[in-house]
Amino acid sequence: MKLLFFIVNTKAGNGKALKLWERMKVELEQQKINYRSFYTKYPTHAEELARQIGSMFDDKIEAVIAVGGDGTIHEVVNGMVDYPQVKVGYIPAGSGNDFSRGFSVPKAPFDALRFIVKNRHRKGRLFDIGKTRVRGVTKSKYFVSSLGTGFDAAVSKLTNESKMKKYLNKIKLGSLAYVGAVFRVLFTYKLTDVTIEIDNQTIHYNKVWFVTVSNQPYYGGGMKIAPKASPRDGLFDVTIVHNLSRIKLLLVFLTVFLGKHTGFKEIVQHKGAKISIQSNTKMLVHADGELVGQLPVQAEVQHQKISFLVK
Ligand SMILES: Nc1ncnc2c1ncn2[C@@H]1O[C@H](COP(=O)(O)OP(=O)(O)OP(=O)(O)O)[C@@H](O)[C@H]1O
Repeated sequence: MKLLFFIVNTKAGNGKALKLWERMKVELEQQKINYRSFYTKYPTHAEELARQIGSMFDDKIEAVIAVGGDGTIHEVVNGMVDYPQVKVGYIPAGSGNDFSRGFSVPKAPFDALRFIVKNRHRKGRLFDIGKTRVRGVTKSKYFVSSLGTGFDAAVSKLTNESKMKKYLNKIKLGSLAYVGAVFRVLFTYKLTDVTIEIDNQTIHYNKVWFVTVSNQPYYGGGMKIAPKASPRDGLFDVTIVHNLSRIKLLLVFLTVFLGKHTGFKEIVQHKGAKISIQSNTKMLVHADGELVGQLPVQAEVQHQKISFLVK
């Protein structure tokens, strides 16, 4: 008998994931579904739990399901890369949930649960992920949606360090911490020169705001940063935003949710399977919104590496 294994991020969506999961358990028990659940106790725990489940229960696993946001599916995929025969699923219960936008997961959490239950015996679909190495970190990391450096990574850092965040989360205004950080970084961020190698072609860009390497179109909570990206084509879409004023960046910010920002001449897009980014200036790097280190960074497509239980 095979089981569904759920890894629940107790902190995702400001605690929303845990509340949802309590109701989901009732539904699973009413339907007599065989499952086990595990709760995260600290950051990176979802990755450890996934790896332990993969190694201990290998032949008993129907699928491993991440319950949380983009950080949770990021960690679960990092834990499951050595078990490519195991299907991975996702229940969107975080604050952003870009994974569900780009990988055809039902948007409503209970619809996602019902989809998983109904299709649990089905074969998964193979998707690309990215493998990355950053300066000073010996172990490779994997990302499912995007990797980025510059302005957006600086915003992630400031949001996470914000003393106000905990308080704002408590009164359900956590996203204000993010907006506050965007504005603080917008007026203080120093533009940098960046050199990017895309499949052995080297390109130099001046006054760069940020570079994003996308495996799927969405990032940052619904921004359609790389409208043509596909997680099945064996290629990344690289977006470079450079040489534009702070005011024009705000304008870009308003258009990016519809994917209409690509008309601006300051936004350049390339496709490639092997990317490296470097700069003379210290620049932070995020993978799926989680800070992973600093430049230089390399990213390589791992074609059809993970089997997702998605539509
Ligand atoms: N028990 C825990 N205590 C503290 N942090 C945790 C715990 N469990 C997981 N985390 C961390 O929570 C972070 C946020 O998780 P996640 O990104 O899934 O949720 P979110 O921020 O609400 O959603 P999204 O990224 O989609 O906006 C991750 O960096 C993860 O490492």
